[in-house]
Amino acid sequence: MTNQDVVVPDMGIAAAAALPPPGLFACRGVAGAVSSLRGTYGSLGLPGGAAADGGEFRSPVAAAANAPPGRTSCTSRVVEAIRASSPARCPAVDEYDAWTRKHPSALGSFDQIAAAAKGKRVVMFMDYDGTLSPIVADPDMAFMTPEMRAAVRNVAKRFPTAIVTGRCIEKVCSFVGLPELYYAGSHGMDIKGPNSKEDKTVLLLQPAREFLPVIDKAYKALVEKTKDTTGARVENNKFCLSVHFRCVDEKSWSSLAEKVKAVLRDFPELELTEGRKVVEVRPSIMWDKGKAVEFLLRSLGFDDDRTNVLPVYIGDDRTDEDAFKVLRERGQGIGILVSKCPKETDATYSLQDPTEVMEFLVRLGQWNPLRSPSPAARPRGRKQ
Ligand SMILES: O=P(O)(O)OC[C@H]1O[C@H](O[C@H]2O[C@H](CO)[C@@H](O)[C@H](O)[C@H]2O)[C@H](O)[C@@H](O)[C@@H]1O
Repeated sequence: MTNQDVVVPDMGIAAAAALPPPGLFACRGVAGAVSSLRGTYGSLGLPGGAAADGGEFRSPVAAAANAPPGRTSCTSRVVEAIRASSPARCPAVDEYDAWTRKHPSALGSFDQIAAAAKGKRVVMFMDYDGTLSPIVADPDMAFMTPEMRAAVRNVAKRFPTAIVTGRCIEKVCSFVGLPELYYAGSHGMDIKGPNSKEDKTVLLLQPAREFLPVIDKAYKALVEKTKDTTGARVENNKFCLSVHFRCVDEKSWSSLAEKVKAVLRDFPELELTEGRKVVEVRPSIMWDKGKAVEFLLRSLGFDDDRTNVLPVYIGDDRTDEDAFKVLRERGQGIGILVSKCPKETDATYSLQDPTEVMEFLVRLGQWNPLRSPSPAARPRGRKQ
């Protein structure tokens, strides 16, 4: 995603993080660090001190009052949301077929997508877990296959490519192993760009930096509180925390959710969202994967003429809906939900699993805009 207009300072993440907060995002309690962007902070369009569309601190009360569906207040809703994000059984085939009429296969619709991309700058955004890697019981073992890596690498050779994930940046970088990509870790709260030898360009945005000490305290408190719940696990994703339910007996989900909420009562500046058998604890700032996508598009210079740019976002989870929604609201780009089960989504298209994601990426990597239509896609029914 190198764009010469964009960034600049020869500044690594560690160096930038060590800088005093520039006050850019010092709006009602939040400070953040931004480096890059044509050498100034101005191109973000942020009026002095107030983040136009990111980093705004929401007081706990305001956060609760305005809580969108993913931001939860009641224990049973937490449990329901986790269950809905990772259903144990999928409904009947005809229900799935009806859903795919609303959200057709991105593979079956490849020619349509290719036609929409013709003459445009495609910018790729991909989630990691459940999209590039299969969902597994142990979060430390969620590796992507070498074939998937090759497919992502090929796509990134042709199109600016970013990974947008709930994972901390260090972890996802080690899993993906492609330094040429952009990474937005911690649900977009930690954004960096490629760091090559020739071009030490690093783009950095950490709108929740002031929360690090609180996150650290909350991590310790959650580990302590959940230590007696068999199978529970707390993952430190730097700017947010994941409490994993996957290996916990479903009968104990409510009590685990209650423990998490009890800890959170001591941290009013943090809030909960849910994902696939996971509860995410994150700073109460108005920042999410959708904001990260907007930030990248804007700061990399792909926002000037929206008619010439086609962002494509592939993701599988509730937190990816923020990005799908942004694309839908902009009336620009294509959202692709990875799911074997019908789900309420703002994505336009669907793919069933990471294997289909790989197939799609392979085709995209081979796509020749001068030769269309592309080779016929195989017919699709739900995999059993
Ligand atoms: O935004 P993502 O890249 O999708 O990250 C979201 C969370 O993904 C991971 O958890 C999920 O995948 C695990 C490994 O397959 C699985 O065990 C877990 O049940 C899933 O929720 C990751 O471990 C979390 O930290 C991320 O926040």
